[in-house]
Amino acid sequence: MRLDVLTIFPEYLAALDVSLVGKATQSGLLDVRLHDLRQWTNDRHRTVDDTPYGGGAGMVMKPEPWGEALDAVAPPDGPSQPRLIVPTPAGRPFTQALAYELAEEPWLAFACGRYEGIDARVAAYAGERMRVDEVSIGDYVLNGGEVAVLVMVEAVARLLPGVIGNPESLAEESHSGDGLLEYPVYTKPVSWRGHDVPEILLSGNHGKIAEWRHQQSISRTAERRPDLLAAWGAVLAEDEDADG
Ligand SMILES: COc1cc(COC(=O)c2cn[nH]c2)cc(-c2cccnc2)c1
Repeated sequence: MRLDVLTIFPEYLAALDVSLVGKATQSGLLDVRLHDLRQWTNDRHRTVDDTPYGGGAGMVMKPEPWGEALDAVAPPDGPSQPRLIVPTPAGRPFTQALAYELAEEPWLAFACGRYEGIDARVAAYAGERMRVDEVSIGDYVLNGGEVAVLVMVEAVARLLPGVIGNPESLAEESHSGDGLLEYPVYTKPVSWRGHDVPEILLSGNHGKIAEWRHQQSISRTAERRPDLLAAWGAVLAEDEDADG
């Protein structure tokens, strides 16, 4: 997979060279290219922002540098186009399902917005030749899209075959298995500062352990994410109807 990141703070993305993503890059599974948007400015101050039409606080990222950057990174007459991801509070939710979908893409490009955002015509222009997704990693406001890109790239890269050591561990994760939150995990020592590992996990009875873990997932989900449980309940009801 080729990954391009367009940003005015390329150094923010240095973290991509560490750990999982770093290994994937070294092994050739990932081809990560960072681009400083200011490379495509033409004035002495390398300006990337200006005041918003219609008034309002803050500044907006100018369209011209973005248009030239996109044309340089993904030439309009090129053999293929990337899928462009724009992290923004106004985006569709980034979910494990979307991470799996993005992991199938041969080429992703991420546009890191700063200030109050990017002139809306940039997404419209890019949309003339590539798929554009405005995506939110959560309901809060960051100063820029860079950390959101780090989140999304890690979530996607670890799904690529060969990137994560133990593929089985992917199946049991929260948000990727049965739609419930993951159960609590324990390791040695069996007793630690007055806290003991639940007996059932020491029993060797794998059926009962699986049942206990499932119950833990359900109670955790009910307590922390009732929204997921509602969705899960609906799926269960559907299955029961289907089973008659
Ligand atoms: C592209 O347009 C953007 C991008 C970002 C950075 O991303 C996030 O904050 C984010 C991504 N998932 N969840 C939050 C922030 C703003 C922004 C800033 C201040 C006021 N209003 C909007 C605009």
